[in-house]
Amino acid sequence: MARKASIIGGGVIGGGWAARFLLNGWDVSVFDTDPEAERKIGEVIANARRSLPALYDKALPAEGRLSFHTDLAEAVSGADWVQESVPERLDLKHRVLGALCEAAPATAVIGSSTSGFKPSELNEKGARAVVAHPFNPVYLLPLVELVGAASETDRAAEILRSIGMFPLIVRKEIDAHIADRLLEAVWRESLWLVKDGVATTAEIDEAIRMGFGLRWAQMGLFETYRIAGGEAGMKHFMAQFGPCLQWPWTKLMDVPEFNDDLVDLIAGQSDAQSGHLSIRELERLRDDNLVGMMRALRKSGSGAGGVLKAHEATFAEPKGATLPVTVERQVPTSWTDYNGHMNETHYLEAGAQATDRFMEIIGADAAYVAAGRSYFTVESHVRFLDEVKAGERLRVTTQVLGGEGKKMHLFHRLERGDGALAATVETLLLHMDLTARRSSEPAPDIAAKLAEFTAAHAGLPRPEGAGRHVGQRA
Ligand SMILES: NC(=O)C1=CN([C@@H]2O[C@H](COP(=O)(O)OP(=O)(O)OC[C@H]3O[C@@H](n4cnc5c(N)ncnc54)[C@H](O)[C@@H]3O)[C@@H](O)[C@H]2O)C=CC1
Ligand SMILES: C[N+](C)(C)CC(=O)CC(=O)[O-]
Repeated sequence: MARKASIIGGGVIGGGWAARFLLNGWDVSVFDTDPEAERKIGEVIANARRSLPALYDKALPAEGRLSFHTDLAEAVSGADWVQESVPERLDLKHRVLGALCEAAPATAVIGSSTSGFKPSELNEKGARAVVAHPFNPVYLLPLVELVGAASETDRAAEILRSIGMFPLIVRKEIDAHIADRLLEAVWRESLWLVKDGVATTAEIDEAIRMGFGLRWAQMGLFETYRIAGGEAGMKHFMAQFGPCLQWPWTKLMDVPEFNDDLVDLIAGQSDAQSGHLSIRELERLRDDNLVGMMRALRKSGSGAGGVLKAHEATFAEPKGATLPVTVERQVPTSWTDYNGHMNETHYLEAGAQATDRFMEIIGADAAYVAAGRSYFTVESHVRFLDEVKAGERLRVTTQVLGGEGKKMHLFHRLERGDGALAATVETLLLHMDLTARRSSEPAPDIAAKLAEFTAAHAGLPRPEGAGRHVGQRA
């Protein structure tokens, strides 16, 4: 049975939590006092559906069920996790947390999305919440700062990992936890720069995104500065830049007066900078960029890329009735082109992923390759039979047409979620010795496993389209 998350307050952050749980197979119930909440959450979930699955090379679990409630007790009934995401006002948090702690099962984790309150403040009227502070968009960014009693945060951390998040346990409670203290420093300094007429909102954004913003996603602050110290590393970096702290470069000791003039100045410049796009369009642009960056990080396993790989490793392997299912995934937007469908290169990429998976199935896995043996593709034939759109499911089955000696002859069928055959990829591989860079016989256990498949598939009908050449009439 699916686990259940209750989202109390379904605005920017609550909507993101709803999407994160739902797309990871949890049932989600929402309680929000805003009559527009269902529509707004629907738009957030639509954005999540087009981006979150694109992070993975395997399909996420089937979505859970989403329900909306006007009664708080009904919403939290049977919940395993209750996440409070109402506006950042302590009196409101006390009232809502008090009510939901009374109504929720004693076994449920109670998380608060608060950006700045400490658990001791949240719980001073008898609630039992932990801080579970996420980052926008919650459905894509893995970080959740967890603050509270170790017995609760350990339990919460395990659940968050299971939905692809990265719990960072904040060991000592402090206003605004770790990340928001850093963000507030940058935010406060930026407000000064605009107020003093040094820079516009657009210029500050360029300063971030053309330079250090790119560095931070993959190495953070300290690792980046260690490299900036040259071969002598951090000690040299500190000796060189330590004295600047005394000059000082910053005005952080002070806060600009937060009045209507400042709000109008910042909001006016922000409208001039980005007002040509709606918030939903900006969200989609942000999400597509985040997906591209996070997929790039998967390759090295750096930062959020490592979290994706670890999460994907927990997904169940798909099974087929007669043929092995070698790929089951959703098509990322980045695989589509100017014609509004999956670009031809990615049909071959899906076929190559199927070959990699089949190699793993017969034992020619990462360890086998690291030990110096592998298969190389020597010929492929792709038939493009139907269009595939972004977000659609793609399922690849693999039939062995031959597997004697050094040769492995595979036939992949690429099927869309609706069962239509979108393509076939027929491919011939040769077993290789990676040291000699020459073809060689596979290890006996690999040969034996391949022979098993070859014998089992020999009894199946030869696939339609196998052995075709380019331009051949049907
Ligand atoms: N917006 C952001 O970038 C981030 C916000 N947070 C935190 O998340 C929490 C929520 O912030 P946002 O989602 O930005 O606010 P929001 O204003 O977008 O959403 C708040 C939602 O709570 C609902 N609400 C108000 N009173 C309620 C009640 N008594 N019961 C149920 N629902 C109620 C509102 O109708 C609204 O839909 C805050 O604690 C904030 O500090 C955390 C991380 C990032
Ligand atoms: C501005 N903010 C304090 C609400 C930001 C956060 O809490 C985290 C985020 O997503 O940047």
